[in-house]
Amino acid sequence: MANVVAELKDLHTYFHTEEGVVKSVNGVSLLIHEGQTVAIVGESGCGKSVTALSIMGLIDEPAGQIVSGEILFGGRNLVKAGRKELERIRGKEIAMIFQEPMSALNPVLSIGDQVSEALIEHLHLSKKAAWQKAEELIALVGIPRAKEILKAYPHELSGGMLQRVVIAIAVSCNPRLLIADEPTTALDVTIQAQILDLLMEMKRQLDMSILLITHDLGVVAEVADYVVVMYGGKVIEQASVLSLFANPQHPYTISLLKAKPDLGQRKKRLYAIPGQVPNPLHLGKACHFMDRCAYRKDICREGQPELQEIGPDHLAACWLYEEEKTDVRTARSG
Ligand SMILES: Nc1ncnc2c1ncn2[C@@H]1O[C@H](COP(=O)(O)OP(=O)(O)OP(=O)(O)O)[C@@H](O)[C@H]1O
Repeated sequence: MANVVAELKDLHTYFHTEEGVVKSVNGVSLLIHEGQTVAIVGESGCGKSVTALSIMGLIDEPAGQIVSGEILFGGRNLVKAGRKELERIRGKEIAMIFQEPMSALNPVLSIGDQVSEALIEHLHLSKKAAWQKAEELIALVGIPRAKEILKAYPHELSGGMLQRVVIAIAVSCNPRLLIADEPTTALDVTIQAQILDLLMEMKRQLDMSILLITHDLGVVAEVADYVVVMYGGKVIEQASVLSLFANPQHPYTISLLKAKPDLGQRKKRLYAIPGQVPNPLHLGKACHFMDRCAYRKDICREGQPELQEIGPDHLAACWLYEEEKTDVRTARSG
């Protein structure tokens, strides 16, 4: 097994609001290995982005806070790192790309100035050397006429081109981990596949790991090695992409897969998971998926089931499997 690049251990990130405490990330543990693409999936509001922002040290303080847990990266616990150290790591060792390329770019700075910025700051290149490197990077991400593009401003480029620029900036310092939060969602469908291909090509060429955040299981099937399914701020299932798609275990994952549109298959109506994601302001004692679950039983009211191994490197947190464990124990003692 390849080396671990990043590890989250029981991460809790909360926001203190006037309405109360929003438990956005409520005990997330995960591993990202070298060269691996790990996808975090789940519906809107289940804590995917807040997990990513926690790793980047970009949680809005003081309202938002990592209240407990560890983020281990390069031998350090980033939860304990100071602002200066996080600034050094961000953009250099860990880079992030967002859904909206326009919001990641400064409208009044040229593309060249923006691509060279991290090179000057983190690699201490001169402005001239940074512009030269920026030209190479623009060509690397597949934008023709790189020299001209460096002089252009964001409003002169299409969404797909802008996302390529953002990727060029993200990979400019050769990060070990690239976090991509819904990197294709805001783009035209015809461009989405190209941007995903580019990300995978960059990963291969630059030997990075990728943490991909998406609600699109089609994207996951295409690019991920390992999948982490989140629900209500927790990981409810995790497995290799093959195992997860072939053998989903948690009722929520099964519903997500059922709700996935299949290309080429004409369904009259797409299946939608009934009910709504739990409100992280009011997370009760019962399993957070209980109200929407076709398999619910009385025991689901009793609390949150723990993640447990249900196959080789395949974990799920569901009372269905906790009960099996109990049955085995009862059988043994009897
Ligand atoms: N700054 C904030 N203040 C208060 N609550 C927040 C804040 N940021 C996120 N939340 C809440 O935390 C929960 C998780 O949000 P998060 O953005 O991580 O979800 P997500 O799974 O990434 O969904 P999406 O795909 O819509 O971004 C949501 O209920 C959200 O409203």
